[in-house]
Amino acid sequence: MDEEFRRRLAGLFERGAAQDAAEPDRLRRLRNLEPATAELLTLVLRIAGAREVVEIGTSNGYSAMWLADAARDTGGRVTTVDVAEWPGVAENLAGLGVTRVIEDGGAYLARRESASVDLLFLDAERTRYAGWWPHPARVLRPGGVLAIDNVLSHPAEVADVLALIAVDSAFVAATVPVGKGLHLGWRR
Ligand SMILES: C[S@@+](CC[C@H](N)C(=O)[O-])C[C@H]1O[C@@H](n2cnc3c(N)ncnc32)[C@H](O)[C@@H]1O
Repeated sequence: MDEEFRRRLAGLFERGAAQDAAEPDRLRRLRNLEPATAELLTLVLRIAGAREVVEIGTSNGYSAMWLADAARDTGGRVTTVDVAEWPGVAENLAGLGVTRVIEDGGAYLARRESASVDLLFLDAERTRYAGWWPHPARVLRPGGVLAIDNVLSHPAEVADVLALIAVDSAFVAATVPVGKGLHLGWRR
């Protein structure tokens, strides 16, 4: 990552955190990914050689910027899905080759072709993920990666989806205690 892009990300994260601290309504907060989690997630993307990358939960595009930068190293492309168009997202993602989709994440995954995704990052409404099953598993190609954030900060909200992953013999998975807790699953 070049230094100018790193500085841009740092500034965006700082402004987002300040904005969120002043916003009482959780659903109106940007809730950007912790930088340490973004570092790990994008390293996993690179190690996996992920080319087809899908994110559910765009917000203002902060984490998609990280993903897009990493996907340049793998010759990949990023699609990010959100139910809403957030202020600043178009500007933040301009020129990065990211495809934005305004749709419910579950509906998007349900219509996505099987085994067509190399890395799927879930960072939306956590209580919804289990209801999206089996599509998060179905859309991943063998060798693909499922990543879910906030599993240590909100364990009750992700308990159902983590239980589904735990009993699914198609996955080898573990939680990494970085940021708010990143659950990583490798799809057989
Ligand atoms: C935690 S924020 C995403 C933060 C973003 N990944 C980042 O790090 O910059 C959660 C986002 O999920 C979106 N969202 C909520 N429910 C959703 C759903 N059913 N499908 C897709 N996106 C959803 C919200 O609009 C919000 O932008």
